[in-house]
Order: sequence, then C-alpha cells, then structure tokens
Amino acid sequence: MSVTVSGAPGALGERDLRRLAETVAFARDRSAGDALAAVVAGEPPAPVLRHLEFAGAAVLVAVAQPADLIGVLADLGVRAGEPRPSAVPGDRLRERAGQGRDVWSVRGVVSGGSREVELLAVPGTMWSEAEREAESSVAFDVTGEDDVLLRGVCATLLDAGLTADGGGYDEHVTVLHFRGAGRGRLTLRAPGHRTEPLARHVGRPDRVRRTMLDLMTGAWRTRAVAAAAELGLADLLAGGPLDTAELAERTGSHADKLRRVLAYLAALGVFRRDGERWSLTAVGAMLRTDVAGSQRDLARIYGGLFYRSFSGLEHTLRTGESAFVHVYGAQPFEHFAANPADARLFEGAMAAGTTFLELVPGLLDLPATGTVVDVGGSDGRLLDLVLTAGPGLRGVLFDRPHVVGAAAEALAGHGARASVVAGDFFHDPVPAGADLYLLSRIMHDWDDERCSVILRNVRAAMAEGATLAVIERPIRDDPRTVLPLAFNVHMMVNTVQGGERTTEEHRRLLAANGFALQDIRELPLDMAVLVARATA
Ligand SMILES: C[S@@+](CC[C@H](N)C(=O)[O-])C[C@H]1O[C@@H](n2cnc3c(N)ncnc32)[C@H](O)[C@@H]1O
Repeated sequence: MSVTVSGAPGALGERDLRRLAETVAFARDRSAGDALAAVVAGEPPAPVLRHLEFAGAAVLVAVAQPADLIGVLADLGVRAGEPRPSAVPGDRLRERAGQGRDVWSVRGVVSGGSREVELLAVPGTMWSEAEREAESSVAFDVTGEDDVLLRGVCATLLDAGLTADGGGYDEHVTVLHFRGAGRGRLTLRAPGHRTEPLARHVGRPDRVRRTMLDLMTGAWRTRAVAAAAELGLADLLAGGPLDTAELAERTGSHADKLRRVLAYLAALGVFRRDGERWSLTAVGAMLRTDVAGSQRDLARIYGGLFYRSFSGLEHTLRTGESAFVHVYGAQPFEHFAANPADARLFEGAMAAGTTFLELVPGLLDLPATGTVVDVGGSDGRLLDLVLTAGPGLRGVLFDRPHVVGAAAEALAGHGARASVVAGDFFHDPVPAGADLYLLSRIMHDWDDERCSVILRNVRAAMAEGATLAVIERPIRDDPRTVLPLAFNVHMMVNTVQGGERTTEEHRRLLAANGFALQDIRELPLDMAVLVARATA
C-alpha cells in the first residue's frame, strides 16, 4: 500500500510515522479477507472469516512521550484516548525485550468506521526499526462465546501456518497472539475469560522445547525406574504407605537422595506422595516381585544391562556392529550362557514381557489332539499356556542346554504330556512331526540369513500343511505406531544383526523358506501372531 504522509509531527521518526499512516489506511479500507491474507501470506482460510470481525490494527512505535501520539493520530483522522499501560501485549513485549520498561497503549477509532488503531509505544532505544516493523499486527474479534468455536478458530489459524505466541486476559477480553506465516502478527480477541482456550494457546510456545526436553531426558526415567526396581521399593510398599526415612533405612539408602528420586517418580505416576509418606500407584505396583505380570526384571534390564549396551548406539551406527557385542565382548546368548546372573535376569525380563502370551492360545485354533513344539521356548511359559488350553495336546520345548532345565521344572505339572529337548536351532534337528510349531520372539533376534536357517530347520521337521505360528512385533504401515520402531532399534543394539520386520518382510522371508503366511492376529502392545502353513 502507498500512503503520503503530509506533515511530520516530530513525535515519531519518519519510518514509524509512515508505518502508522499505512496502518490507519489499512484498518480503514481493507476487508477482513485482506487483513487475514496479509498475515497468512497466501489464500486465507475462508470458512474462519464467518466467525471473525476485522477489529483493527496495531503498530509498535518508538516515542519519548506517549501522550504526543494523541496529536499524531488526530492528524491521521483517529480520535485517540489517553495513553495507558499495556497489559497483555505489554507483558509479551517486556518479556521479549528482557527489560523492565513500560509499554504504553494509545488507541483510537478510525474516522468513518468502527475499526481501531492501537499504538504500542516503547522508548526509542529499546527496539530496532526491523523489530518494530515485525510487531505490526491485525486484530480480529471472535464472534460467539463458545469455547469450541474459539478452539476451532485457533486450530484453523495454526493449520494455516500461524504460530501461537502468547496471550492473556485483560478487561473482560481474552487475547490470543499469533505470529504470522509471513510478516506481522495477528491478535484474536474473544469476550470473557476463556480459561481453557487461553491455557491451551499459551501452552503452545514451549511445546516444542518441552517435547525435546522430554526426549533428551528419557534416560533419566529409565534409570530412576530401574533404581526403584533394584532397591525393591515396590515390594516394601506392597503392605501400605511408608515414609522416606523407613524406606531409606530398609533399602540402605540416603533418605535425602531417595526422596528426590521418589518425588520424581511420583510426578511420573509411579508412586503417590502424601507429605513424607509414599504409596504405590497401579503403575508402581507392576514393579512388585510377587505379582502376576511383574515388570521388575524388565525395569532392571532396561535400566541396567541393556542401558549399558545402548551406550554403544553410535558405535552401531558408525560400524554396523552390534552395540551389545561392542560393550560386553560377546553376542547376547553367548554372554548369557557365560553369565548365569545376567541369564536369570534376561529370563525374568522375558517373562515380564509375556503377559500378552496368555492371549496366544486363544488365537491359535489349537487342535484337540497332536503335538506342539515351542522352538526357543525359554522358560516354558507359552508352552504351559498352550498345554493348559489344549488338554489333549502334547508339548515339546526346544532350547539351548542351559535353558531347558528351568523349562522342564516349569512344565512338570503337565507330566508325560510335556518334554524338553536341548539343542541348537542352527545346527541340531528340531523335534519332528508335530502339528503346530511356535517361534515366539525368535525371528527378531536374527538377520534374514540366520532366520532362513532356523525356518528351513523348522520346515524340515514339519509335514506339509502343518502350522507355524510366529509371534513378533511387526512394523506397521502407520509410522506413528512407535513400539515396533522402538524395538527395532533395541534389537539393532542388543542382537547381532536382528530387528523387527514389516509384515511384508515376514511374508517374503516365510515364503522363501517353505511357508505361506495366511493370517495375522493382533495382540496387545502391537504384538501379533503370524499364522503360516508349511507349503510343498
Ligand atoms: C528372545 S527369547 C524368546 C523366548 C520365548 N520364545 C518367548 O517368547 O518368551 C529367545 C530364545 O531363543 C533361545 N535361543 C537362542 N539361540 C538359540 C539357539 N541357537 N538354539 C535354540 N534356542 C536358542 C534363547 O535361549 C531364548 O530362550
């Protein structure tokens, strides 16, 4: 727009005066669509205009005496009131400038209309020309008193590329500020104190930083939960609340240090705090040792053994090698064979992650009679569930020699129906002739080549038409399904060349080794049973 400024009244610098004249003309002459287009930097979202009235424009100027602005505005045809301290934009400007200086507001109605012009006056040295320029804004009144409508208007403006940038409540009006997609700013004014939309809006500016901070400090949570699990805090609280001193004494900890971790975990929902007394929430109760589905060993291994291997993540990225091998000097299953305490922890952690296994028998179409072989069956939990669900079935657990002893004990209740076979699924024959084979959480430990060896070995043991059930956490098409992606990284770090696969990758791998994937049945926490048949 082009405006001729006739007289320079002296109170304002030339550029401020020109900008002010342009703003007055803009407020007087332009449509609401033009005003919105100016801040959206493109086609304005037309539907939102039905709920907005173009109320005026504001401009930031540098002036020694705010009262001088009344005369300046009068020359431009604006009847202005007395200067008064600016509350809402003033707070934001003061915060931005980092100085405890006053920001004055001088407002007036543009002659021949109802639109307002507001001058925000700051002392001359505080803001550069460019900064003052960037503060020019257009104001809209939101018609209607409905919070849902206000939220919708905000959402549409954000979708159109504007950025929420503070707001407040002043003289019965809720004010929401946006930074424009191009230059300038937009202010929404809604009648009344609109607490919820305001809180939502002013919460947005730090959302990005807060998200990043949460991401960066995720390891602190992991370690705090693991420390609570190591100290056995949940077991101590199982009988009811205890105070900090008692917990410290019974865990051999420093009370003042323990209090900090307890408070952090209480804020995260693990414990409940009542002054100095602590109790368990439902989440915290999962860290108890003696409950079904206890997560204690999982918390210990994620915050202990696997936490240390995760420190080698960059090594994996740079060399392609396993971080676990880099940190511990042996591949995981060799490490467990040589370190019984870690092996026990791993078995406990696997068991902690098996609550979902209870649902597996119901998804397997178990035959009334016949034999089930659980390949890499670990502690026998899944086979136990299958044999319980299918009382006419016999079961064989196949796993490495140091594992099958505990499995035999776990399966003892099934008498002669259950047996264990010690062996290596890469080199030894898998027990043959069964009707159903299970490969639960095995494939993700190995690369395609090694999985192919396992699958061929299993296929060699099976008759055509027999069933193979693969239990894994397939990567979904929806990129927001985060767990399979997280475990894909976890497996990269903690196996030799393992990882999660997409369902299509599973299908191809199975097909290449004598199986046809027939069905995928969903389990909680993004796990799934992939049901395949042995083909000719
Ligand atoms: C990730 S755990 C899965 C355990 C169980 N299937 C489950 O879902 O809870 C992998 C299992 O594979 C077994 N395993 C690893 N290497 C093996 C091998 N070469 N031969 C047989 N079993 C093996 C491990 O001992 C362990 O029990």
